[in-house]
Amino acid sequence: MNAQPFLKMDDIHKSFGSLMVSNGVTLEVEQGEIHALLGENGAGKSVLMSILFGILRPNSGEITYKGQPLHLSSPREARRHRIGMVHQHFMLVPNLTVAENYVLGQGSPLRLIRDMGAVHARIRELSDRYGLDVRPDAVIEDLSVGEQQRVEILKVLFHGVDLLILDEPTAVLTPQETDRLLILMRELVRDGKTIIFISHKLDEVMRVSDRISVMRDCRVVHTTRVMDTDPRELARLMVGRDVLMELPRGRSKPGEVVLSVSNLNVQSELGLPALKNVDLTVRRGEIVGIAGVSGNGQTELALALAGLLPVESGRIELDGQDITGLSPAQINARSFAHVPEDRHKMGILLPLNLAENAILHCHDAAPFARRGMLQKRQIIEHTRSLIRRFRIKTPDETERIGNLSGGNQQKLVVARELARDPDFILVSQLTRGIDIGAIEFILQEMLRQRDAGRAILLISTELEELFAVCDRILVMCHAEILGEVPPDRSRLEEVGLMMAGKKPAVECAQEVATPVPAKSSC
Ligand SMILES: Nc1ncnc2c1ncn2[C@@H]1O[C@H](COP(=O)(O)OP(=O)(O)OP(=O)(O)O)[C@@H](O)[C@H]1O
Repeated sequence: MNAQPFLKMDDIHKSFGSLMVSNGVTLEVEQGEIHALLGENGAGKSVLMSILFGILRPNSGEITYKGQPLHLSSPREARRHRIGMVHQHFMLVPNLTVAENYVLGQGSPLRLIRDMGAVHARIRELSDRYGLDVRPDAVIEDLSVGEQQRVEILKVLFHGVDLLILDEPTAVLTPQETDRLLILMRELVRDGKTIIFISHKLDEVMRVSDRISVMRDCRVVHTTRVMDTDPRELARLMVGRDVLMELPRGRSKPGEVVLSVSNLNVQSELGLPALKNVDLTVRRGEIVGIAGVSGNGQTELALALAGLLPVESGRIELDGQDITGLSPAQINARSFAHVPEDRHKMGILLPLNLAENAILHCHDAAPFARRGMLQKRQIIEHTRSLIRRFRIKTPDETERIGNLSGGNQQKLVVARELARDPDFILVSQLTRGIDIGAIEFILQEMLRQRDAGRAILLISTELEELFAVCDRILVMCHAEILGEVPPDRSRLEEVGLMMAGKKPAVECAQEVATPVPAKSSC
């Protein structure tokens, strides 16, 4: 190792008003390593990386990069130093194409229009090389969350980097996509690049990293080589206690059908078939999982159930009543809770504070409103109880939710929806961005909700999450439900392969014999 590290962030302090969010952080990163940064939600990882990428300025502290002091006042300057960042929340302009996003702000529009052919060719070349499956002419808002994430990663590669910051890049990827990304990361390191990798997924961190730093309470508390540690120790360092790696759970006792979907056909916003003849039921007291590579109809399934996407044909029943074609407001008025896939688009209103977000669906009804007047005391008490119960890291309920860390925003959405005491809970990507201690708590909460008789449909690209709590797992592929698999870990690889559409025809036919009839094209 060199005497001088490639990057040194030394005694970095940063506060927002009286809230200290970086409390003397020191981080050293060597050239050509993958350095993982771990920590609980709100530990200060994104803030530290925002400082390194020139988005935030520290109150004090020094950064040395490639042997020189680094003073950044904007991301543009960071990019000039070949520092690139893929953010936790996408930074793409939704109504522009991939290529347009890549050249945005890169110089004279006329020259760019002339060079667009070369830009497209470069995007295709990088996409092919790394297997990212990104089309340069695709419009961002037409892409699934997983696809947008791949666009973000390719964007940084497109601009060229020496130091690449990946802030939870795998949060929206499937196991296969994650494997591909981890291989890509190793390839980039072989090309001489250095990577700082933020993730809550300890298995990935153990697989790909060279060294790991753990943040706690806004400072780095431990740095270790990967070979000198294990997931249990890392979890303890992060959370400050032992975390259950396997959740204890009893058998489900399914009751009557709460949600029934029959022969559902839905088109995507592009007018392509997004759901083909989907049949499923969710009973009281069970958790049904939907596994699938993102972009195979799961998003449309959730949107159609919530009334956010028109149904072409088929029927959706909730508690025995037809809710097909009802508006989102009408569905919301039923016993239907929804934790959406994209919390920023549908889960919360970023400029509003926690208390306002905590009553988004019920601000005009008792106990939060009476005779048209908001009941401030009830709203505050309710929000404070959600904050306490879900251990949401925030100064108080008056904080703007946009200022919370990603994981803490997600906790508020989950807390709010569960507090509605619904019959049916639709959850997409439940644990996205949530730290290992909070995942343990939230999954246990799902099991408690199940045991209290709720019917839960859990859509996830996280197989671990599905296997931890589901009673049945349906696998989606090409807009159809391919089959059903019990939550038996010995079937994990099989599900992964089905998700990737790699299921051999003969096995697929066997799967039809399992409880849910397959409608697969296999
Ligand atoms: N602009 C801001 N104004 C006020 N507080 C902020 C702002 N940005 C971040 N914070 C606070 O800084 C703290 C650290 O947030 P940060 O996003 O760095 O956490 P994190 O470790 O990345 O968490 P997560 O794993 O949930 O993404 C949090 O308490 C957050 O609420």
